[in-house]
Order: sequence, then structure tokens, then C-alpha cells
Amino acid sequence: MEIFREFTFEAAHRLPEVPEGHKCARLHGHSYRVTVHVEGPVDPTAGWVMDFGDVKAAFKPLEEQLDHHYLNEVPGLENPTSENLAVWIWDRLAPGLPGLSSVTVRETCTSGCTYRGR
Ligand SMILES: Nc1nc2c(c(=O)[nH]1)N=C([C@H](O)[C@H](O)COP(=O)(O)OP(=O)(O)OP(=O)(O)O)CN2
Ligand SMILES: [Zn+2]
Repeated sequence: MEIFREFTFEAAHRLPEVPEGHKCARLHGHSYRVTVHVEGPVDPTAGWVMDFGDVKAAFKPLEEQLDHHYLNEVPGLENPTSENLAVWIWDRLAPGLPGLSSVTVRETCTSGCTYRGR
């Protein structure tokens, strides 16, 4: 069984490696939406894979580093594409979140990416 928990945060960024003239080289912001999936067996007593609250607690320190921040200034996010942000979140969640199976980052309603640890 796979469960998920969604998070939102607001942040500014610019993409330093885009070709000259690309609109994303300019400072702009997004209402980011992150979905964290955790896979595992359903505990027969609890009736759940993991408490959604535990997923929330695992994400909390990351949210504090991201929400209302300029992502380019966050260590490890100097080029804050969706892809790099998904890997950044995975690398920090995985050690404390057994069963982590994917991290999806949406920058807009129509754009985003999913990382599954590879
Ligand atoms: N593969 C990626 N492509 C782009 C990324 C990214 O992280 N990975 N990021 C951007 C920009 O951050 C941009 O703000 C978001 O992209 P886009 O989908 O173009 O968003 P718009 O709202 O501007 O879309 P329109 O439909 O063109 O208005 C760019 N690419
Ligand atoms: Zn952007």
C-alpha cells in the first residue's frame, strides 16, 4: 500500500543556468506543492502504513528551510529547478522516513516532476 501527504510552500527563485533571454532567469516566485509518497505494509493493528502526522513531522524541518525563502540561497539549491528540488527533498527525507517511495514537486498547476530515488 502507498500513502501520500501533500505540502505547500511559497518561495522565490531564479534559474541561473537557462539560456540567455529565458524568462526563468528573472526573479519570480511559485506556490510550490510537494507530494511525498510512502510505501509499506498496512499494520494490522493500527490499520495504516504510517501516521500521516509522522510524514508531516519529517517534512517540517525542510518546510522551514523552504517556505518564504529565496531558494537560490538555500545550501544545495543554487540551481533550484523542480528536478533539483525533488532530489534535495528526497535526500533529506529518506534517512528518517522508511518506505519513502517518491517525491513530486509542482511549481505550477501544470508543471512539475517526480523523483523515485533514481
Ligand atoms: N524541466 C524544467 N523546466 C523548467 C523548470 C524546471 O524546474 N524544470 N522551471 C521553469 C521555471 O521555474 C518556470 O517558472 C515554470 O515553468 P513553466 O511551466 O514554463 O511555467 P509558466 O507558468 O510560465 O507556464 P506558461 O504556461 O508558459 O505560462 C521553466 N522550465
Ligand atoms: Zn520558476
